[in-house]
Amino acid sequence: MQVRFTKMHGLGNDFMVIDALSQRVKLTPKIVRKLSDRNLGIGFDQLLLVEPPSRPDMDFRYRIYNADGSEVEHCGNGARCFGRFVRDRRLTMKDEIRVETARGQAVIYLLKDRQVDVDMGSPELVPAEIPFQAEQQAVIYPIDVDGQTLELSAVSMGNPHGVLVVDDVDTAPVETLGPALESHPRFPQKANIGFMQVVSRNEIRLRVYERGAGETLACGTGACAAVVAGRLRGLLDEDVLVHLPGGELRIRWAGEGKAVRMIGPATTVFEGQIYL
Ligand SMILES: N[C@H](CCC[C@H](N)C(=O)O)C(=O)O
Repeated sequence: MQVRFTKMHGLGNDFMVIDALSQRVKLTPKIVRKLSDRNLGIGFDQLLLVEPPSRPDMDFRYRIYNADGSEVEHCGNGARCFGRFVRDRRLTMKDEIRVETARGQAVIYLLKDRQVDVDMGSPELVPAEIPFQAEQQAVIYPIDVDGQTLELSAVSMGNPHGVLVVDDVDTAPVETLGPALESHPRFPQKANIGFMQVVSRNEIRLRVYERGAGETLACGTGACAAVVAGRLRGLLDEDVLVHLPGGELRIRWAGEGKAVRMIGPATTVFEGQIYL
């Protein structure tokens, strides 16, 4: 099966984007893993599949697969690239695009300066809904890992996140604590792990060890989860500039029950085709 695709990235978090409206695509975890291989395949953090919506109030549905072949619920950088992809290829002429994901929806606004603004929905904090194992909901959960007890926040943006506050992201033990917490038994569906350094009440530095992909240059849902955790801890104000290794995102969250907004770039790198 020959498949046309577009390679894109959001601050270096890179994607293979496939239009499954005009071509039939049959993906298995094994095929996704082969395609994500940076030596033997195309290479990406996630694969995004553009499909017709299953609901009349939505413009599209998009499915997200991690490099390890797992299908996931949401992707923030992917949503921006998705919006740019469907607009630039004239699959829609709208600048406000409603897209259905595995766990909800997002509204994507294409801005005049080529930035993309996404309504990421409101965060989920109830442990059972994240999911995260805890006796009761809290802002900070003590968690034992690698022989130490850490203070973790747990947030879902449709996908599960754990967030730690660190003094310096450059020296944070992402390579060791990232995988240990990603697969911690208290996260029954695993989790994305954010390491957040608070620079001021309106600025953080962040590194994210992503579920199913490892550390990425940027993580959109991770930036949202970090700002939510920082606000709940009383460390951040509503409007936060998030510095990730791949660049900056602007995240705004007015508080519990409100949606998180994310603004950032979406870049097309090349078009290609491949035989699956
Ligand atoms: N690894 C994530 C999915 C991709 C999220 C990330 N690339 C973003 O921009 O939000 C997960 O397993 O939930």
